[in-house]
Amino acid sequence: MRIDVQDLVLRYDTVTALDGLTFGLAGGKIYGLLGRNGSGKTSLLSILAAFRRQTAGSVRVDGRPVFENGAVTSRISLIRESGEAVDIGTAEEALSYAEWLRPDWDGDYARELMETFRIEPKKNVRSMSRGQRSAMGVVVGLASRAPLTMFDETYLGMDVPARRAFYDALLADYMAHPRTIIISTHLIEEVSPLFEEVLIIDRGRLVVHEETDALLSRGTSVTGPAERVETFTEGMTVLATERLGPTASAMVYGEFGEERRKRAAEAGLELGPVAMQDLFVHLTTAEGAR
Ligand SMILES: Nc1ncnc2c1ncn2[C@@H]1O[C@H](COP(=O)(O)OP(=O)(O)OP(=O)(O)O)[C@@H](O)[C@H]1O
Repeated sequence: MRIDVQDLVLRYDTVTALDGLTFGLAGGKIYGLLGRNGSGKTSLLSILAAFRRQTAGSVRVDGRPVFENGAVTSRISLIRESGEAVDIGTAEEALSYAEWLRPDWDGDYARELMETFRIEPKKNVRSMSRGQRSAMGVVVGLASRAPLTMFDETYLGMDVPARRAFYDALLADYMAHPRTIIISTHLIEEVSPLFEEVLIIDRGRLVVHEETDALLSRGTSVTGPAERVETFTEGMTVLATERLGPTASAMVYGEFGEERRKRAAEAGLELGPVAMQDLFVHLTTAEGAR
């Protein structure tokens, strides 16, 4: 599903959560939505899912407004943290409700996922642990096969094997049934291998909207003898430097063209990638934002 957001503003009384967001997503991809605490991720996803109405601006999914538009919202699924959206009776009952609500529901797949996440069908969702409730949210989110599926920090409380099972299932099901998926997360290093495009918002504004590879290409680590690293990186944007005895490693932000690469090789310096998490920190601190 295609998403077009134009000059989007959301105010809660005195707080401006979204401050003129504009972007377009072609759809049919897995998008990562990143931002610091309170940056507006949940607010944005809530508006996309029509849980909330914006203060100003427009949101269109496949060209149509979403708010109070049942034909569109039945095809949009937002799974919030701890899966509270499925907090209805037993696990089985929650699945029946989802089946009733979701035109693209796959019951066999839902049962398969319940086994993967070791969820007992007769267990009341309210009496589940936080991690089990999150996993329940994942089951409903995936088996809904909604053309626009959004997970808002859905992993809360899920242990490492459960989170891995979630990422594996998501990728496999997305390959088999391509759709538009948006994942909001703070576990950047863990989840970012899934992202094809990344959106970073900060204080309600869009800071980055790029393909993952393009974003990662803006960070380079430069490693070698400390003095040479210092000379080479002079005038560049250095995000951080680590020293280990006589060796230093500097994280540099910015394009690394042929010329720079050649100079680095001549100076005997080693170039490597920078983690998305480090780029994120840079882009969402006061210094980086400038
Ligand atoms: N119901 C509400 N009433 C008033 N202010 C709110 C409400 N919900 C969110 N806010 C405010 O809106 C801003 C954006 O919050 P939002 O939950 O969208 O951020 P977030 O990026 O999802 O944060 P986090 O990563 O901490 O979950 C924050 O300043 C928050 O305090």
